[in-house]
Amino acid sequence: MPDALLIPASLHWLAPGEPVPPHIADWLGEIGSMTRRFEQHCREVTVQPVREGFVPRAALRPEEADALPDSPRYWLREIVLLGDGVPWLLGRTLIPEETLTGPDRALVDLGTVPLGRYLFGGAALTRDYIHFGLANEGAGGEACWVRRSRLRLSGKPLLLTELFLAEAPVYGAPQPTHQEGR
Ligand SMILES: C=C(O[C@@H]1C=C(C(=O)O)C=C[C@H]1O)C(=O)O
Repeated sequence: MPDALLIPASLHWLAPGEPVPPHIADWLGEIGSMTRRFEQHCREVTVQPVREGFVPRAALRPEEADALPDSPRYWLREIVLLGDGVPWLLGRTLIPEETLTGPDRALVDLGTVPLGRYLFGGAALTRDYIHFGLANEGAGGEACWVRRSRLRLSGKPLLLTELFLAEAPVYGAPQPTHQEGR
């Protein structure tokens, strides 16, 4: 599994009040579907699963285990999301087995369907928090912004980490915050 397609374990999570550029905060603070937002910046968003399968609690990173209840096993989904074939985002989702009940069992069969299509397709989704972070700081390459959300489907938790790759529109020129000439 090429590590370049996996979100690194060593991430710097920002403390409350640490400065975030406004344009970045606008993107990372998105409470709607990131898939839908990306679709406004390309013709087609596609998802390539990199790894999917059940893992034990021991496979969770410490801060992931802190964010999720004990469970016999968790569904792990790691993906690359592309805009018009350009990698824009790495996604890592962990779903406790107890969340996979009723229709939500469909979460293990998503394959190339973007997770957001499922999550934002119903009315049962809530978001506990969004944390902002940085990956690969000072490693010679540009740092990438990361966000981690704990989401709930009918109150049942799942954890989603999204790393925004260098080509993502997140880093594009700031969008005008007002209509010029009005
Ligand atoms: C959660 C969403 O789905 C996107 C797609 C993902 C996937 O298919 O695993 C993961 C992260 C998201 O960027 C969303 O659209 O907000």
